[in-house]
Amino acid sequence: MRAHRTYWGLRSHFYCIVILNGVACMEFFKYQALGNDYLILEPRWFSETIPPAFIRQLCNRRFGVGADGVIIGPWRAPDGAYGLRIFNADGSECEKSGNGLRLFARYLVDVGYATESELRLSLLYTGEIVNVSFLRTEHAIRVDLGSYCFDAIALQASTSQEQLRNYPLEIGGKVFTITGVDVGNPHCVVWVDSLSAELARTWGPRIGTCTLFPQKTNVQFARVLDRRNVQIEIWERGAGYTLASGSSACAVAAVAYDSGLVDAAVTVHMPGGQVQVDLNANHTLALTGPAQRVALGRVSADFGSQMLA
Ligand SMILES: N[C@@H](CCC[C@H](N)C(=O)O)C(=O)O
Repeated sequence: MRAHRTYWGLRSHFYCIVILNGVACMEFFKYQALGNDYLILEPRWFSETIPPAFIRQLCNRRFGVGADGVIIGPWRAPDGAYGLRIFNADGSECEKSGNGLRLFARYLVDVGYATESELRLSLLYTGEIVNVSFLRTEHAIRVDLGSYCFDAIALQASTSQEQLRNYPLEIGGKVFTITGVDVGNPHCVVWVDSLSAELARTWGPRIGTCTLFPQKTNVQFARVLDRRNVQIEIWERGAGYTLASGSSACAVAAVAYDSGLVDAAVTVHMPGGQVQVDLNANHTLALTGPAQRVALGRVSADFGSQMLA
């Protein structure tokens, strides 16, 4: 259906909207995991290009709906997998989101696309497939997030070193000891003695956008509580300070495990709550945590035309 496209400021990017009570609009769902919130929209609302300006406007907490990111899906993918694309609040597309994958799996079941307790999700940006299981007893969702590595090439870091382990990074007159780790998306873990949101808000963006990481990176400030618990504060690439991040939790658990600081089952404490990360000897990991539906809403045509203002 190609209806009413002229209502939209960026109309060439949308080809399917509905009219409700005379107002052109597009439906979205809002989901959250530990305060990390995503809007989920159907692919049928879009033509091939999903404009970053539209994502930015949607995610804006004052001028839009408000979210840390947007998930578009499900797309048909081979072998019965459900395809999805994940965008940060700044409009950039990202490889992976640990929380986003659990939220999307919950959405697929909530709206009736899927009935199975185990699903295969296809991350269309990279082509990676991940398995998701619903743990009915714990009301939690487990995502087998795949492998992790410490290769500087995977992080697209501008260094001749093979890895960035305990690397001294000098920024703004301070030296941070960082470890870069790729869990499907890039992360930079900084061990600190004491944590605060202020620390992440101040230094996260400086580290995450420094010249060592020309493609930018997610940044975690972390401390080990004991062999089964770590605590983190997060600055997400493309979203800024967030209350939780699944891939960030996995990144910190991977670095801590690799350094011999924790056991193979780790609880990661974040400002929004905690997740469980299980690590395997073959450098793979799984993330378990909650996912909650928040709202079903409609973005109006007025919002669309404001995008050009
Ligand atoms: N909130 C996410 C991470 C989203 C992607 C990240 N900002 C990136 O650009 O890689 C999570 O739960 O993992």
